[in-house]
Amino acid sequence: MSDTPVKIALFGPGTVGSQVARLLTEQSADLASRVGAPLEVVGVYVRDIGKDRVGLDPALLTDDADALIAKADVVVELMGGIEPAKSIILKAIAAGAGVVTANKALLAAHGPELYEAADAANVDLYFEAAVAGAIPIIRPVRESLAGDHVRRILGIVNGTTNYVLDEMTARGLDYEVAVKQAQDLGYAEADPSADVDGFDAAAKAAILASLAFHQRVPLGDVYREGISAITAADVAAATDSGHVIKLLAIAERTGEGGDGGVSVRVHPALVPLSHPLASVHGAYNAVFVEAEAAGDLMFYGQGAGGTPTASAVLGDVVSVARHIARGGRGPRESHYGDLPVLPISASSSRFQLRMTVPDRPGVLAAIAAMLAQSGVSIETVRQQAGGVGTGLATLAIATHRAPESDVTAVLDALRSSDAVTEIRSVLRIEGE
Ligand SMILES: NC(=O)C1=CN([C@@H]2O[C@H](COP(=O)(O)OP(=O)(O)OC[C@H]3O[C@@H](n4cnc5c(N)ncnc54)[C@H](OP(=O)(O)O)[C@@H]3O)[C@@H](O)[C@H]2O)C=CC1
Ligand SMILES: N[C@@H](CC=O)C(=O)O
Ligand code: NA
Repeated sequence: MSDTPVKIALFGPGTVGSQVARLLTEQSADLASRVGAPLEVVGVYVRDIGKDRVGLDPALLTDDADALIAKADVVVELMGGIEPAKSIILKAIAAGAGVVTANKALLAAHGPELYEAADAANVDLYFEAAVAGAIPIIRPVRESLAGDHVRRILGIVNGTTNYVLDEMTARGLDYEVAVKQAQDLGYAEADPSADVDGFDAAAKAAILASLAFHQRVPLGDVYREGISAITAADVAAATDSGHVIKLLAIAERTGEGGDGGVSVRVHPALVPLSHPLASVHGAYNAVFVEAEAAGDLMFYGQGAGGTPTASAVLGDVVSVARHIARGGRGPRESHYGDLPVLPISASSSRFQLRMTVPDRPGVLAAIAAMLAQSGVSIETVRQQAGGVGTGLATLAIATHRAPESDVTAVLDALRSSDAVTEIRSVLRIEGE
C-alpha cells in the first residue's frame, strides 16, 4: 500500500455528489485497500460557497475551478449540463487528471470530443453512472461484451418515467401526481421534461448504442417520443391486452447480418407481460441485451437516486485511482464503423392501433382493406361495444411486424376515412 494519497476533486455536491462525498469519507479504509493508496478529497467545487451544505467540510469548498483541477489526480464531475462541465472535464484531461462523470447529456452531445481528448492525453474517462445509475452496464457493454456481437438492446433507462407509468398502472395515479412524487424522491432531473419527454433516455440510448455497436451515434439521430401523451385509457387498454406500457430505449442492428444500419429510438411501447422488462417496477431500470454468442442478458437495478448512483461513481473512482496508484489505463476508444444511423421511417415494429369506429356493417372490412392495401398484416382484432346508444365501438388492432413507413401510410388512410371516428392511440409492441 502506497502512502501517497490519490487526490480527488469533486465538482457538484448535489443529489449524487453529496452521497459520493459521504461514502468517500465513511468507506475511506475500504477504498484505500481496494485502490492501494488512500483517497484524499482535496476540494469540492460549488458556485455559492456561502450556501449551507450539510455533511460537507466547509474548508473543502471552493469556487476556483482551475486551482482545484491543478491539485487533483481525479476529477469527479457531478454538476450535470453542458457548460461549465465540458470545459472543466477538458481542462482536467489537459492537466493529466483522470475523469469520472455521470453526465449523460454531455457525453451524448460531446462524447467523441471528450473521449478523443482523454485518449490523446492518455488519461482515464469513466462514466458508469451516466447510463442506468447504479446498474453496471457501461462496463459490461464496453468491456465484457467486446468480443461478442450485440444485435439489440432494449432498455428501461429512465427511472422517473418508469415510476410514473408504474404508478399509473398499479395505483391508477394521475400523471401529474406521479411526476411530482418522482421529483420529490430525487429521481427526476431538475427539469422533468428531460425525463418525461424522453431526452434523458435518448442521451443514454446514444451512449449505449455507440458502445454496443462500435459506431458513433449522434444524439440528433436518436428518434424520441416521451410519455406525456399516455392516458389512463391507454394504460387500461394495455392491461386488457396482456401488456404493460414502458418507455423503452431501443438500439438495434438492421438488415441481413445486421449490416444494414443501426436504429436507435426512444418511445413508449407495449411490452408483453411475459417479457422480463414487464416486471421492472417503480424507479428501477433494466437493460436487456441480445448478443450473438452470449444470448440474452438482463441487467437490473436502481437507475436513479443519490446513493445508488454514487455507488457507480465510486466504482469508477476506484478504477481510475487504482491506475494512478499502481499504473495501467482503462479501456480506450474503439475503431468506429460507418454504418448509417437509420431514420425512424426505416425501422419496423409490431403496432397496436386503437380507434373509435362507427358500429355498423362493413366498417371492419373497410379498415382491414386499408391495412391490406399498405401491406400491413393484421395479427389480432379486438372489438368492444362503445356503450348503449352511442353507435360506436372501440377497435384494437395488433399488426404483425411492419415497416414504420407502411404504418404511417395506413394511419393517413384511416384518418381520412369515414370508417374511423378517432384514432385513440398508436403504440409499438416490443419485446416479442
Ligand atoms: N440524480 C440522479 O438520480 C442521477 C443523476 N445523474 C447525473 O448526475 C449528475 C448530477 O445529478 P444530480 O446530483 O441529480 O444534480 P443536482 O442538481 O442535485 O446537483 C448538481 C450539483 O452541481 C452544482 N452545479 C450545477 N451547476 C453548477 C455550476 N454551473 N457551477 C457550479 N456548480 C454547479 C449544483 O450546485 P448548487 O448546490 O449550488 O445548486 C449541485 O451541487 C448529472 O449529470 C445527472 O444527469 C446520473 C444518474 C442518476
Ligand atoms: N432522471 C433520471 C436520473 C438518472 O439518470 C431518471 O429518472 O432515470
Ligand atoms: Na450504470
